[in-house]
Amino acid sequence: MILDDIVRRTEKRVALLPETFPEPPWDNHASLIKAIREREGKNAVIAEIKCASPSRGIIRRNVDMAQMAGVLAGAGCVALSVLTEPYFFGGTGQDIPLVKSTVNIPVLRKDFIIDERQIAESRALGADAVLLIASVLGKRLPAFVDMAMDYHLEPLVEVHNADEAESALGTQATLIGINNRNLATMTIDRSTTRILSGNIRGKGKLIVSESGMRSADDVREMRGYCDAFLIGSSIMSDKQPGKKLEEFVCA
Ligand SMILES: O=C(O)c1ccccc1NCC(=O)[C@H](O)[C@H](O)COP(=O)(O)O
Repeated sequence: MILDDIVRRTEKRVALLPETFPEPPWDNHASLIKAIREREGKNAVIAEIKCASPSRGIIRRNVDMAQMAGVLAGAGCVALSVLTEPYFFGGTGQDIPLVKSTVNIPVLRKDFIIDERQIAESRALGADAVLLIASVLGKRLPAFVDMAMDYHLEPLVEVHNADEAESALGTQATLIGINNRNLATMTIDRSTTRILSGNIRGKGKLIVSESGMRSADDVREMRGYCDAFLIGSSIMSDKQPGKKLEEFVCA
């Protein structure tokens, strides 16, 4: 299964991490929670800078991260998601400080976090938020949520089924991402957000619908079930990523 391969690769990366990290070189934390809550009139879109993926292979070649970050921020996303996984998604941790120094909207570090040191590393790189995947962390999820918050990082807890949603609700995380992509089969089903959001709504959480938004119609169809969208492939594969993002933001 691809997720197992990704986790195995991640374990090798983590083994090379140092035990401690310095504080980030700046103090310009931006809150993803606040950015979503304060979005008015337009759709809250977290635009993902995603150069490659297991399901699509290469999505966009020769991406200038700083330039892309500027284009997407200018097109009105509430935040940027930066995929830092190197082997399957073509990212690197160093993309975080690069993007963070270009824009003043929140930056989410999107990776496969399995070890406390990756949280400390995320903070040192200057991320504002981190993705924590419920199916990857299992019983360790609440501890990782607390750890992220101790490092002043906002955790976005990703779920794909009712049990994972229940676990996420039992943590301190405010942001719950419902992934429409089944990470075991890579299939996308947007009804995942529709089905799971019912049990999450009204409990003080913000719901982010992740994956599989292709058009303004998709966003219009789904926005009653979530507070924000995480969109990568369809923005990054478009000839004009800024224009494509505007379609989602203004849908
Ligand atoms: O995108 C993949 O192929 C993938 C494969 C295995 C694990 C995770 C994967 N994607 C991570 C994501 O959650 C998406 O990058 C994100 O939600 C954006 O999705 P999309 O708009 O469909 O690119």
